[in-house]
Amino acid sequence: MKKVLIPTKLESIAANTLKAAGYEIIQEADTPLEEQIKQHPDTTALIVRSEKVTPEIMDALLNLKVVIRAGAGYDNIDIVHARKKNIDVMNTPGANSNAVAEEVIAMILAYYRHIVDADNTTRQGLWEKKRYMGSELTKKTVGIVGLGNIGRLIVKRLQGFEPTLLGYDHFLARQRAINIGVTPTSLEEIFEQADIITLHVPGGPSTKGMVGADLLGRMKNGSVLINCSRYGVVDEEALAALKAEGRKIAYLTDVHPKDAAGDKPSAAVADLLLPHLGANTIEANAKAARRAAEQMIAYFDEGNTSCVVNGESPTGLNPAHLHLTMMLGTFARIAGEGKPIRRIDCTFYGDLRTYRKWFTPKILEGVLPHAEKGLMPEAAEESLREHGIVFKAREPMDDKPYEDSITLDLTTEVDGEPVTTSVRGVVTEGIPMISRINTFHGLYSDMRGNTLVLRYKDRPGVIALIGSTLASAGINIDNIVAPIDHACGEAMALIKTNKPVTDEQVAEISKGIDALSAFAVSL
Ligand SMILES: NC(=O)C1=CN([C@@H]2O[C@H](COP(=O)(O)OP(=O)(O)OC[C@H]3O[C@@H](n4cnc5c(N)ncnc54)[C@H](O)[C@@H]3O)[C@@H](O)[C@H]2O)C=CC1
Ligand SMILES: O=C(O)C(=O)COP(=O)(O)O
Repeated sequence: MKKVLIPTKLESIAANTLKAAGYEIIQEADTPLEEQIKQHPDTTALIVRSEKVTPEIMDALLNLKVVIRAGAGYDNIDIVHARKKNIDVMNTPGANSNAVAEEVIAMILAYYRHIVDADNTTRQGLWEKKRYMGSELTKKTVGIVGLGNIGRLIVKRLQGFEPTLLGYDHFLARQRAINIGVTPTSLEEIFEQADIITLHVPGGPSTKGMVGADLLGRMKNGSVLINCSRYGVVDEEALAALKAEGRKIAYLTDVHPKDAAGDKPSAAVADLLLPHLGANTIEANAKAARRAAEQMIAYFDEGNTSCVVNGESPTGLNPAHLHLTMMLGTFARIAGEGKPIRRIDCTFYGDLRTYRKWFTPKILEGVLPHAEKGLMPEAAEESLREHGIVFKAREPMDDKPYEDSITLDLTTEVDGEPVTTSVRGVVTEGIPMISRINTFHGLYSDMRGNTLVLRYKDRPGVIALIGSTLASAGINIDNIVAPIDHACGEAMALIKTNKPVTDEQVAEISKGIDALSAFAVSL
């Protein structure tokens, strides 16, 4: 019998559903998880809310197969360690979104109408009507940062207030944002224009300090910032400094470094401070509990992993496209001659746009071969940032007939000037192909194996020269494509060879044909 530990306050439907399905359930909300695992080292599965699931806990539970976060954010679970131990981690997406969306509206109205203070002073026998002049939410400009389950519901729930809605989500295509009902807007513009800004991005390294001095400094006097996402997304020290200068920014927050009684670091800077109440409704608790139980049964009975958040890639994404991305990154890095990389812009066309975040670890692997491998998307993004690389997943243009293809533009710095190498690739019959390098289209060359790449002024006899130099080095040519860019009169040859071409051989061939650029890649 599989033993499930539920060390949290979760509606009994989870325990009851699992018991009825033949699971052994231990539910105990008042004892720390660290203590409970000592009594139940044979635990197969955990269902948690915000309780921390550390590497030590996972290491102690030798039978642990799955951890389900009954909720949205899973930054309390070390998902990388879980993957190393082959433990799947799931959340219950959307189960508590409505509770948070309603909390946000409650916070805005409570702040605008001074509900908390007015209740307190009226109880004390005071009559502070003049002091509590309020504001109205109706027709305000609201900026929503993070348009996932919660952000989208906020759009719906706000409708009756006739707002102007601005939205930002760096993984969402422009058209999708418009369909959701917001005007896609840059973060900077949101912070400059909105009366109310509400944050709904995940926590963790990729969003730490995301709302810092620069964005905060752009906020209008009298505007409101709401943080129901995670502690750390807002740089509260920067906010405190602005407030100390007399800037009128209201800060309403629900999130803290630790979910426990005691001093709160945000107390001095916050105008409304709640004890992580976002998901705390009877309805959300029941929904998350039921989902957690159903997902666990589907996981063990049917192998359903659709809600796993620490898998190598989501179901539906062809691993060949991940491999292609790594190859494009490698190719562009070598074409960029190993110069310091400053930025990478990618476009994922066709169905690939849905999975765009999952390509980030592969881009990292291609452009920085010595960086840590096997990172989750958010951590890979953070790693690129730490290496001083600006990474952007661009908006695909729907009118381009590129089907499921990937464009990667890698910008290096050469003598202080930006130089961009642009490559595009596709997967055909399972084979990763490079289809374009800069202005040379129609390449369709298999990226696997050894490729010699040469750019030169187009003229007769060049391929023969290359062939004879390779032959004298004992290297056989397996395949050649050599399209011409008629606009500049240059040709680019991609020559597949049976052996890697050494740097010396590349230099010799380059000199022999007076190449404009030359490099060799082995993948
Ligand atoms: N206060 C509370 O009680 C609760 C807080 N939360 C927090 O809210 C977060 C969001 O929850 P959901 O909407 O359910 O998650 P979700 O995963 O559906 O949506 C998150 C959205 O943020 C976007 N995003 C990620 N990084 C971004 C970045 N750097 N810039 C812009 N957009 C970015 C994603 O593309 C995604 O669309 C959770 O991760 C959790 O931390 C969630 C539930 C309750
Ligand atoms: O679902 C989330 O991300 C939350 O923050 C809710 O946390 P909780 O389940 O109330 O501890």
